[in-house]
Amino acid sequence: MSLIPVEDAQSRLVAAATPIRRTVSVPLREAAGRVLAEDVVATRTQPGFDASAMDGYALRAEDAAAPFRPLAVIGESAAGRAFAGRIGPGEAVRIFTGAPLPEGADAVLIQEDATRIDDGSLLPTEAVGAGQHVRPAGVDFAAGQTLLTAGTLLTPGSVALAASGGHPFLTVIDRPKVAVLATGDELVPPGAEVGPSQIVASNSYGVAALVEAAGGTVIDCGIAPDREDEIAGHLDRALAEGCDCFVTIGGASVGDHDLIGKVFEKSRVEIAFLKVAMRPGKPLMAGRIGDMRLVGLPGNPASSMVAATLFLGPLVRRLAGLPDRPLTRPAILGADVPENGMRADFMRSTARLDEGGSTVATPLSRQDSSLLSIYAAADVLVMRPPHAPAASAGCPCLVVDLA
Ligand SMILES: Nc1nc2c(c(=O)[nH]1)N[C@H]1C(S)=C(S)[C@@H](COP(=O)(O)OP(=O)(O)OC[C@H]3O[C@@H](n4cnc5c(N)ncnc54)[C@H](O)[C@@H]3O)O[C@H]1N2
Ligand code: MOO
Repeated sequence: MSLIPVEDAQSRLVAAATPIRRTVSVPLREAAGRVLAEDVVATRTQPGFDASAMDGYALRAEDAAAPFRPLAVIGESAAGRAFAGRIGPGEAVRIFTGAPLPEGADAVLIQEDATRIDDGSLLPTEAVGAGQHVRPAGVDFAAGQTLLTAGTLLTPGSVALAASGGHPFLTVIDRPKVAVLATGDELVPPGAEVGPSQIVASNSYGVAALVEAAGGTVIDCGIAPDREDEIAGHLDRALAEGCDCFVTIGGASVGDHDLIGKVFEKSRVEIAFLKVAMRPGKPLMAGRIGDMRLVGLPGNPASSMVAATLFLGPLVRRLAGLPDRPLTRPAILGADVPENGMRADFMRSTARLDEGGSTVATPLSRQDSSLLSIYAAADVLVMRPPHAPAASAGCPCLVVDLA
């Protein structure tokens, strides 16, 4: 299978993915940012009573019309403590915001529009219309009404609405389970003693953080040596444990010890693609076994992170039921760039805002895919399409956000 364009690879892996079917009930405090799996129907009416919208006096609107006459103040209605009686002609009840409107009243006169007389009675100084400053029962929503539909991304506002509708828990789409396996005889965990010709396995930490930011749960499979049986064993376990995605790092290229392609082949993975026309990240593989997606990321640190940003993050968002995000946004080049070759180039770049609010993206001077210090210093990737001509500072470009 040959090198395929980034867009084709994305449609084979990401656009084809649908949300996982597992659901989970979470307390409201953990619900923001999750995706609803079921409609939320109000168990109560809000407000459950006609309520005052202002501090003032509940009365019959016809009693606060010119010529103004004093009214007897017969009690008080506060939020949480309703006035028990009924208002008759010539009467008013002191009322506060959120308090139930007493029976017989049809309006609230704000306190700024009335004066209290020495004997305790009330003299309106402005007229009020029927219904004014009253929030009728059910004006927000009524019991039985669908407040939120399945598939909704729960924002802080929608969590508050669910709470108001009487729901302490919400059923949401479960987090996709993503197994992450680093491969390579040379790898040791961070903090361990690093022997001659060994290096620290760093990529899995970056990839795991990216998966979690995209709404997934990471199952850290650690480090496997360059042995087909070991890698296949991890793959089989991921399948048996019902993982939604199995991600390998390294061993994706063509060297004698690059075994991921062989393991995929022997495990009868339905291959989506094996190489993508991009730099960095060309040796990127993807496929599926049943419902489990497989992503073979390249081993070079910047390559694995760029490939994960462009493919794994969007895939996990899809599996989690989260809305797609546009991958690129417009920016302005902060430096000249040369003409590009046949692979889309994703240049590690810093970004700043100019006076007009546009993003100015400046490629870092070193772009080697082994350089984590450069990757970590980058804010965005400047995306250069295949065969793009040379472009000068100030020209429009597209960038991919890294945060
Ligand atoms: N003859 C060819 N050689 C290579 C090609 C090619 O097309 N023909 N492609 C190159 C490109 S591009 C890349 S990218 C790399 C990717 O190769 P692999 O995915 O097989 O990665 P490895 O060989 O296993 O490792 C590459 C490099 O990255 C280090 N590494 C691996 N895993 C980790 C990790 N978890 N954390 C940190 N660093 C890691 C590894 O030690 C190597 O230095 O292949 C080129 N070769
Ligand atoms: O594509 Mo590799 O990722 O160029 O180093």
